[in-house]
Amino acid sequence: MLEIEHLTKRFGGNTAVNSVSTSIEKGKINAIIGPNGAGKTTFFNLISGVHKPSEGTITFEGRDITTLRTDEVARLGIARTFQATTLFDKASVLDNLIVGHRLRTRSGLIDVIFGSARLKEEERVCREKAREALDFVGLAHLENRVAGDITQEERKRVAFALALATAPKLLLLDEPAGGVNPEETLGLAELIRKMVKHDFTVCLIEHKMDMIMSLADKILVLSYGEKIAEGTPAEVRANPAVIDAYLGSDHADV
Ligand SMILES: Nc1ncnc2c1ncn2[C@@H]1O[C@H](COP(=O)(O)OP(=O)(O)OP(=O)(O)O)[C@@H](O)[C@H]1O
Repeated sequence: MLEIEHLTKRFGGNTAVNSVSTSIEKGKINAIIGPNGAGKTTFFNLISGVHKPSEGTITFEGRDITTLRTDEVARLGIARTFQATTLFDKASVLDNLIVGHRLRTRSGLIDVIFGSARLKEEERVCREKAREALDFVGLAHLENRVAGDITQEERKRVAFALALATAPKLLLLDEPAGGVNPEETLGLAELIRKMVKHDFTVCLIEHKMDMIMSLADKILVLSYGEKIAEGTPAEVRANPAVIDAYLGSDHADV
């Protein structure tokens, strides 16, 4: 579904992603792990158009998307969530979804503001999609709740709904279970499985090893920007390079 060839990103003298080649497989739960600073978020930023690669290519369903902007990538069907879920805390959950949808699929804020005033029909469709997405993530009952009043786990679900409302084919989830308790983590893992059952392809970054090992079909391991291993959870767990990378960092629990 997504083919990555020799992807490299340099920030000055620092190579955050170094000649990584991999693929994200359709209909699967793909995961990216690696110690802090390994280049995971940069990798997502490259795919979603936030950063332009220094070298390499990204091909989505046969189309070269290497230099596309974020809104262009979103319109082609790649959605993402962020480590921190930024919401308009004084607006309702539903309004957050409606505005979020516009921000993800339009090129600028002006377009968002004037677009929403002009195109009523589009707004209606957008509202409907937002409601469907909220229902999918199990938060239909919170539609009118002020976003500032919901829990961290509910914010994570809203982040999923924001991504789903753009009707993506591929979802990039950056630490979907960051900052939530173990029981809530199980609930979020269940929701990720549900996404895949409904034909979404998922790629997630996560530090919670138990979750990744039980959830992922395929894992890519990055360390200092380089791919050091790739395979099933069992293959990755048994790989000496992975064990070394984790023992040399704060995360010795792979
Ligand atoms: N916009 C940027 N400008 C300069 N350097 C950056 C930028 N973004 C990331 N980096 C650097 O690139 C490297 C990889 O960072 P990145 O955030 O991608 O790692 P990560 O694996 O997501 O880490 P974490 O698990 O801590 O979130 C780090 O050395 C970081 O300082």
